[in-house]
Amino acid sequence: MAPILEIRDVSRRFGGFTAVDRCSLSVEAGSITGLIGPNGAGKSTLFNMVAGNLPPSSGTILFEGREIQGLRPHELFGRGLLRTFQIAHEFSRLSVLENLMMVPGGQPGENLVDAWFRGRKVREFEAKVRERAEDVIDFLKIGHVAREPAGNLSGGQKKLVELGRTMMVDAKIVLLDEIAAGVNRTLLNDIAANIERLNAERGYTFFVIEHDMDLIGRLCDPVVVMAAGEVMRTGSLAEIQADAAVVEAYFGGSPMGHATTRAGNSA
Ligand SMILES: Nc1ncnc2c1ncn2[C@@H]1O[C@H](COP(=O)(O)OP(=O)(O)OP(=O)(O)O)[C@@H](O)[C@H]1O
Repeated sequence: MAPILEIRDVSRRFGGFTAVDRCSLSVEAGSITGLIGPNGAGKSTLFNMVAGNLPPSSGTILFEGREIQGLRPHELFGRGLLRTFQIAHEFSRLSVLENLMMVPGGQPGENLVDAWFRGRKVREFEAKVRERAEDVIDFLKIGHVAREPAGNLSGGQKKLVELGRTMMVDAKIVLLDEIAAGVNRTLLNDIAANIERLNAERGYTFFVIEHDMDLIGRLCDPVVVMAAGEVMRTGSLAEIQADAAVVEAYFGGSPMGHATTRAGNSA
């Protein structure tokens, strides 16, 4: 497998503090790669740089072999590199279906001239977007909430909709940042099953920050461990759990096998 994403020697400084320190890692196409590490390890900062929310201080980020560091999120979005994003407050009154339909950029209807003079094109485009949103709803099996205002959904259902939004464009790699946080076990199972299906059936690659070791164990191989801004180890979860240095850095020496929920917070 070729790497779809390559992070080479990437650093990010905030004033005199180095949050990410010459990190290098690869995410293989077709993998579900996990990123774990104690609080403050630099995981979110690294994600922010990959997703275009924060420019690196130095280093190179390659997506499908092309440099992307410094590109804006919408430019990456267009290439199929997406990060799930929360449903904006102003969209909470819109239904789940409408929220999905808001995703694709550059809709003809956004432009008034288009809307007035090319009404047919707009209607055709909207019909296609609606069809796709309905497919997404079917795939995720969330038909029972399709007409509910998004603001009425539970935290876990919102995460499913956020995942669904990545399906409105043809995502190649999706960055997931702590999807398990605050989600009940039943819905978490649904979310995990959908991630597995998107990976197996639609070829999505996932890069996942997660504190929930059960979820990491179920989904991720390989797992990258970060500590103090650096990549410390990459391997299967079993290999990582057997690594005394990782256990010490991450868990302060306590056994890792039983770390089921938000282990990083207790580090
Ligand atoms: N904008 C910023 N300005 C200054 N320091 C920052 C900024 N963003 C992050 N940091 C610092 O960088 C370090 C890494 O933070 P980051 O959020 O990337 O860690 P993390 O591994 O994602 O932690 P967590 O698991 O708690 O989310 C922390 O010490 C944090 O305080």
